[in-house]
Amino acid sequence: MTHVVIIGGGPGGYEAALVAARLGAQVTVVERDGLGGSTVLTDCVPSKTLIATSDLLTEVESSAELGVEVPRDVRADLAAVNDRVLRLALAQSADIAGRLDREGIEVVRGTARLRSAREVEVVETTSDEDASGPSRVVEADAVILATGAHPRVSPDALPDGERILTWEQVYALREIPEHMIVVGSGVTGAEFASAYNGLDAHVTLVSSRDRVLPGEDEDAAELIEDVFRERGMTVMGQSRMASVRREGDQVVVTLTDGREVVGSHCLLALGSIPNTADLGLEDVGVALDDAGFVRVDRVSRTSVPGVYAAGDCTGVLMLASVAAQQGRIAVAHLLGDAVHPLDLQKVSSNIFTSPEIATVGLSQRAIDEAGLHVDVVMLPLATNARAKMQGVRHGFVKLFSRRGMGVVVGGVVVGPRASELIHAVSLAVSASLTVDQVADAFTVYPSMSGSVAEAARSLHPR
Ligand SMILES: Cc1cc2nc3c(=O)[nH]c(=O)nc-3n(C[C@H](O)[C@H](O)[C@H](O)COP(=O)(O)OP(=O)(O)OC[C@H]3O[C@@H](n4cnc5c(N)ncnc54)[C@H](O)[C@@H]3O)c2cc1C
Ligand SMILES: NC(=O)c1ccc[n+]([C@@H]2O[C@H](COP(=O)([O-])OP(=O)(O)OC[C@H]3O[C@@H](n4cnc5c(N)ncnc54)[C@H](O)[C@@H]3O)[C@@H](O)[C@H]2O)c1
Repeated sequence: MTHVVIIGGGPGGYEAALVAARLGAQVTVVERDGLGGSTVLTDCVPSKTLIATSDLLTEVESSAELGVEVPRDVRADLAAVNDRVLRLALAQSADIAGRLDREGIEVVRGTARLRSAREVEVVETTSDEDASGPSRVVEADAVILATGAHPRVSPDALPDGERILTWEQVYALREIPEHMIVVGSGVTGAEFASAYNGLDAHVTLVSSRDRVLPGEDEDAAELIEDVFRERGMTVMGQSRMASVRREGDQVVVTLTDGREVVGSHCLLALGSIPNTADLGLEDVGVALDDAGFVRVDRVSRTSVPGVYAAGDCTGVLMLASVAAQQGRIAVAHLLGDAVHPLDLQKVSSNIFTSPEIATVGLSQRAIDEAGLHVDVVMLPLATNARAKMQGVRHGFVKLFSRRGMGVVVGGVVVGPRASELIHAVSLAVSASLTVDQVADAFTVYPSMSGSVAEAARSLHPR
């Protein structure tokens, strides 16, 4: 029986483990902190749970438009919110542990490193945090590295866990911050800025670029920046943080041009560093790129035969869904099952700001870079009957289709629950449907998804 040893119990690791067990392998997962990984314990699940409360408050705020009067001082109890966040994260982690257990997967709580391509050294975790536990070597026929990444900090902006925070530390807050300065306007920064704005904190978003969400669809990024400002957020473009320091109960963020921003708290959202140091990778010959990410091909192979890698430690589109897919592909490849190499042209993702920004398939930038001939339509949600009834003012549906054939190659939806609306576009991209096929499918009247069909109809090839 093939013994697969997986280092890391996030979606890259646990999804690989489940597939490997179902395919008949003996599986060991070594996890340092807890099953579910950062995804479940500190990143994706906690942030989306916090955002659920923020979204509710944002909706309540607009209730007057729908004829409902609510008291002015509706506020979240952040202690209760964060307790719920942590409770749900732990429950999700326990669910995953249960699934692995039912499949007969061995889980070892400890820190692993490679001794060779076929030997994994594990230092087991003990209840005494200061003492290292027993160490042993586990023999493997194949190893999957799924160690994830951790928040990037700067020596001039060191988190103190109280007022200068990484995204992993914010759930210790017991009261809504008076003035949260979010440094970094990538997806993480934008989501937390939106969340704390919704929770009624004053938020300053420090963005080193011209606009927020520099990697995303330009129209979507412009819209969200306008909404942020409209909701009272201070968005500082072209502003690079040089340092952050504590002054009593305040934090002072100094920008590279000497300006200072003073707030009550600062959240650092400066990107991630792969967890690839201290894994013994250099000794075994696993190639890393300049930023320390493991180099992999589309079937998750590293430069060393028998050693695979999945998820954030590879730096390939850092999403939980992609990590899981890379893990499944690695297992299929190493166990000789049918393999479909990773196809990033069909990935859908969502930015959980308010409104949400969901995308799938090719972006405008990818289309321009590839020089593809594509027709584009952008339909504001403001013209949608259901959106009007629900008081939705901001949002749009954008579709990209190949000129001539009309095949849908990508799309962007901005609006409430865009993460759900995008699925119709995702199906179209995945199955290479034409705009006519999308337009032919009935949508409920009135519904927001009517705008997806409407956008497809307007792209009918003539
Ligand atoms: C704030 C935030 C919000 C996000 N929200 C979303 C979202 O909504 N949707 C989405 O798709 N993606 C989201 N992401 C991205 C997503 O969290 C990552 O892509 C995902 O966590 C990657 O999974 P992974 O399995 O590679 O790593 P992880 O989930 O980080 O798991 C890796 C695990 O490996 C363990 N480990 C590391 N080294 C060792 C070792 N030597 N020995 C043993 N164990 C080890 C770690 O303890 C960790 O548990 C978000 C990211 C952030 C920062
Ligand atoms: N909803 C989701 O699916 C979700 C949520 C969060 C993160 N993620 C994923 O995680 C990955 C990382 O995203 P991220 O936003 O954490 O990192 P990122 O690297 O995309 O963004 C970090 C930003 O911080 C800026 N920055 C760095 N140093 C700075 C400084 N000194 N001053 C001001 N700005 C500075 C960078 O210019 C960059 O724009 C992405 O691939 C993203 O898709 C996904």
